[in-house]
Amino acid sequence: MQVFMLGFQLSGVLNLKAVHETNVYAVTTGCSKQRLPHVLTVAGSDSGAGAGIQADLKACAARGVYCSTVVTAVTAQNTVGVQGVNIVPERFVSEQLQSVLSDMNVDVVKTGMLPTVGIVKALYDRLKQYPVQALVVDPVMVSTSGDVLAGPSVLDTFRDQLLPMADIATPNLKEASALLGGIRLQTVSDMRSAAKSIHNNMGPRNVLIKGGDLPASSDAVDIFFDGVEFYELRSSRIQTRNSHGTGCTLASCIAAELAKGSQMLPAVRVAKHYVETALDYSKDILIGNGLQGPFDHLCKLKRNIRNSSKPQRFDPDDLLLYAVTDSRMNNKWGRSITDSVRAAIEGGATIVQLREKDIETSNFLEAAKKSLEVCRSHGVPLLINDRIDIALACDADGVHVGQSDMPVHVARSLLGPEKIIGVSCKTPEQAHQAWVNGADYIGSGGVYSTNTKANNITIGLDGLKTVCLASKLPVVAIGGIGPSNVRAVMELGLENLKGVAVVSALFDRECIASEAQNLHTLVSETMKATSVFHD
Ligand SMILES: Nc1ncnc2c1ncn2[C@@H]1O[C@H](COP(=O)(O)OP(=O)(O)OP(=O)(O)O)[C@@H](O)[C@H]1O
Ligand SMILES: Cc1ncc(CO)c(N)n1
Ligand SMILES: [Mg+2]
Repeated sequence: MQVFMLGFQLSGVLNLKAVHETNVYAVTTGCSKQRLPHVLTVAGSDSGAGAGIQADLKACAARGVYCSTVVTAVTAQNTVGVQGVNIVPERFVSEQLQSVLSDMNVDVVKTGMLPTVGIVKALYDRLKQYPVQALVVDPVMVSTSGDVLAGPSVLDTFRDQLLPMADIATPNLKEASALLGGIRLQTVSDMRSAAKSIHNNMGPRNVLIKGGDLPASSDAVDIFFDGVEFYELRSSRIQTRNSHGTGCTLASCIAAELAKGSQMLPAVRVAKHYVETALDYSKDILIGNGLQGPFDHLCKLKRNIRNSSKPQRFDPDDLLLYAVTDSRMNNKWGRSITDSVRAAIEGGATIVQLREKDIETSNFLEAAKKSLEVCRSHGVPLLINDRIDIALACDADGVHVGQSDMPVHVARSLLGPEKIIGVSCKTPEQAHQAWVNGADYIGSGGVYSTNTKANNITIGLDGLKTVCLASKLPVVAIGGIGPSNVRAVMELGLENLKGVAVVSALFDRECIASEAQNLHTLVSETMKATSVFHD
């Protein structure tokens, strides 16, 4: 489309602005260049990075859209409030706008904090000079902490110049009230009237009144009005203090969807759903001491949060009672993988490995995702046996590999430095190699003979002791271990022997949870007794 229009411009007007020159290059060289959808945000910087320019950048990145930034003000801000505001001179806002709009093929402009009349006018002039596909106006005036970000003096210019150009305006309750001369907005019905008045009197093509601050509302209700129909957009209200920057994020996400080619109502719906999801992901994160925390736009943090008392990186003490699943046993007892994992954890398993040899990949991935939810909610790490692809796909905490599986150093380069990698070792040489290659722990056995693994060589307690003494890594003992022999294993009293891994003793039993509870007690009591003995 762009290239076609360019052809028209070349032959017709020959009045090329710099904005088209990149395309001239693409056409004349025959290169096929790919463009990312592009949102330009014209907004203030929030030093706490929950709202403003920083929220816009993160929201666009999360939505797969390029975001350029024209800074209108720099605020000193945190989770308590706004401590200071330094306004960028309007000439310099205009210069930034010129730089970006003249060169960078902006699809959609989104505005946030526009603190002075001069800045609003500068923006208006540049948008006349460089029209874009869509303009999203978030009329930021007051932060949720109650601090003024743009005074009443800008209201007239907003109404007269910016809003008539806007494809959508997204005021929150206070801002809608200010635009309408201070009327009270307390109900959904008030929000409808406000949306209509703003639409009819100020000219934006669409209006979204955000109800994040609607008193006594169990849902988060927004009203969308396109000039004909009203739409009541509802989502669940997430119980969280981490909602600083929801407005900026919502508007940026709308802009991002429009830049990708979406119609307005679907763009708004997607944006609202995105905000709800991000709030839900971030409801328990703790950043700052104030009343309003930021949230995680990339929805990553929660997935990495384990039990807050444990470090995120591998903790060798997690090896204490290591549950390894087995589908044949689950089938025999008519249990799903997830139910078995839950029962093991409820009984006291401290780390879980999914070891599924006869399962289709798609089913394995589904089971892994579900098990991961259970593990995360209990702060227990989940590892995947052998299948690096499954571990990556579900973002498990790591993998356990055998001597003939993926080499440890390759697994490490695929999984990155944070994930846990364990490796099975029968000899001191293998233990040494595991350490050299960047493993986090080793599993050593079979200590006793076992039916779980065909043709497995048994190394006995002596073999285990030899490996432990040679290993620089923590060790978990495996192979035929259960309540009758677990004491003997832990009584070896070796410093780096951190626990036992069990399969049949948990999953080939009627009540997984009570077996786990019993084993947990036996291992920890034996460890305590032997360490007292050593002291
Ligand atoms: N606790 C919540 N749970 C779910 N959605 C919420 C919650 N709080 C706000 N929202 C939604 O977030 C969007 C932004 O609304 P809000 O009224 O908070 O804007 P705002 O006051 O401009 O935001 P801010 O000033 O914090 O950037 C709306 O879609 C609103 O419904
Ligand atoms: C810079 C800036 N823009 C917008 C808001 C509104 O949340 C804020 N708090 N700070
Ligand atoms: Mg709010």
